[in-house]
Amino acid sequence: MQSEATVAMATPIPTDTFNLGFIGAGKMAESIAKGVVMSGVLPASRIRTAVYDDDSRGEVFSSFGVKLFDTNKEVVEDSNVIIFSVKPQVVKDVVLQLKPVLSKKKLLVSIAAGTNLSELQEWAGHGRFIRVMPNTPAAVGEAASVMSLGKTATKEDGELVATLFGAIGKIWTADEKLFDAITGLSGSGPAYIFLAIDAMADGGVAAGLPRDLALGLASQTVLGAASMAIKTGKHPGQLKDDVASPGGTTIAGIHELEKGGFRGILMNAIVAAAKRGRELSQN
Ligand SMILES: NC(=O)C1=CN([C@@H]2O[C@H](COP(=O)(O)OP(=O)(O)OC[C@H]3O[C@@H](n4cnc5c(N)ncnc54)[C@H](O)[C@@H]3O)[C@@H](O)[C@H]2O)C=CC1
Ligand SMILES: O=C(O)[C@@H]1CCC=N1
Repeated sequence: MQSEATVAMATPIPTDTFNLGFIGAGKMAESIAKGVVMSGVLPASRIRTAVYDDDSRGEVFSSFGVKLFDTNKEVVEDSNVIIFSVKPQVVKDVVLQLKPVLSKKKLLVSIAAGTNLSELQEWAGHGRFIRVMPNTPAAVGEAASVMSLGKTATKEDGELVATLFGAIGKIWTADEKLFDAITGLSGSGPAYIFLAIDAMADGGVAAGLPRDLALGLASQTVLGAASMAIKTGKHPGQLKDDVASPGGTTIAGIHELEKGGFRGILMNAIVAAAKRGRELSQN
């Protein structure tokens, strides 16, 4: 069966004529901005944002060279691509307030969960909009992002966004109807894995390991397992079988996980997060 998502193509960015603006200087904007700068695809001097209600956010961005403006309007006016990175509950007001300066010359991007392209396009007054669902591992160049193009976003616009988000991890294109499920899986997913790392480290401590060693082993084990799943292309069930010796330690651990409903719990978490995304889009 053909996948509904495809890995997107990237294109070089003309850095001397290009500025990237963030509306909403929060955690996700910080992860993307840091990842973009670290990748070398765009220098920090080409990134702009404005601080809304918390000066410490400005310090975070200026500490790595991002240019700070006093208002969102100035950010838009000085940027070619604008990423709306405010919470879903405020994105409508923010886009509507900026509508007079959101000309079709600006490529608009939204990363807000549960906010549909049809609404974003209506609020902005044009369809040169791209919806992206990234995740916080962007900050270390390991994001999983998905994009969907708005009505009048061009192939070149898609390639530009693929370059930006491809520089901070992997990016796929997918039909917008998949976005709530994507949000539940990869958007929210890092939090589930951080819980797992924390819990695995606790288990190590409970079994007698010092905390630092337990946390290091738990984190590296998750990284190594993810890397194996990607690089070998083997089914995770096969990789699991390769770890579990007959009558050994692993199968004893897996037995406990299965008794606790580990897989069902993870599936439920993703379905619940996807449902919440759908609810947000209906508000
Ligand atoms: N945190 C995550 O892992 C991910 C978040 N997202 C999406 O990214 C968006 C931002 O999320 P976070 O960065 O986690 O939230 P956040 O709360 O850290 O950032 C939002 C920022 O927007 C600022 N803000 C509020 N009203 C504003 C206004 N009128 N003008 C300018 N700035 C304003 C706030 O002061 C805050 O700094 C949300 O829509 C979320 O759905 C998407 C993928 C992953
Ligand atoms: O929790 C949230 O609503 C956002 C969207 C995906 C990750 N964080």
